[in-house]
Amino acid sequence: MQWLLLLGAEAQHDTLDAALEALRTLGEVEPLTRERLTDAASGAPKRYRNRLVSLDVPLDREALVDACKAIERAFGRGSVDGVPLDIDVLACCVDTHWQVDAHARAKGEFDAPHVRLLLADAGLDGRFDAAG
Ligand SMILES: Nc1ncnc2c1ncn2[C@@H]1O[C@H](COP(=O)(O)OP(=O)(O)OP(=O)(O)O)[C@@H](O)[C@H]1O
Ligand SMILES: Nc1nc2c(c(=O)[nH]1)N=C(CO)CN2
Repeated sequence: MQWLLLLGAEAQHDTLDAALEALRTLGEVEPLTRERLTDAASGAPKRYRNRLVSLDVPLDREALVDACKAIERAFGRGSVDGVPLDIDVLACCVDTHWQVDAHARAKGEFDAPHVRLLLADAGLDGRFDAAG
């Protein structure tokens, strides 16, 4: 199963390269964008590092989300200040089509400026099925 993941970290945490290596322990990782510095979606005066990757892994959604949460914790999420690493599942690939993840849609991830910027970077704008 192929998944589209958004990696994020508050800008003071330079973790995304190491996070990519951690994801490689789960399956085949392909970076879809370089790392971008983006303004906080909330409008707060802070910046994030963001990057899109695809991950090919024999895990269902629940197991993948659990594995991502475990990696976030290993990078200090919940035990250090701020957001050292956030991994969000944006979509999965079904029959060569990207299908938006229901949780990501409900959170409005696809409307966030940093996500739109990265999707454009990856050439994925408008490449999603409405279902999901
Ligand atoms: N597609 C998904 N991506 C991430 N978490 C998901 C997803 N679907 C379900 N979940 C579950 O929902 C919970 C809350 O997800 P959410 O993305 O809001 O948390 P978060 O990563 O702490 O927030 P944020 O991404 O805003 O920092 C997660 O801990 C996870 O168990
Ligand atoms: N630009 C940007 N803003 C955010 C991000 C993010 O990854 N990038 N993640 C958030 C929740 O973790 C909240 N706001």
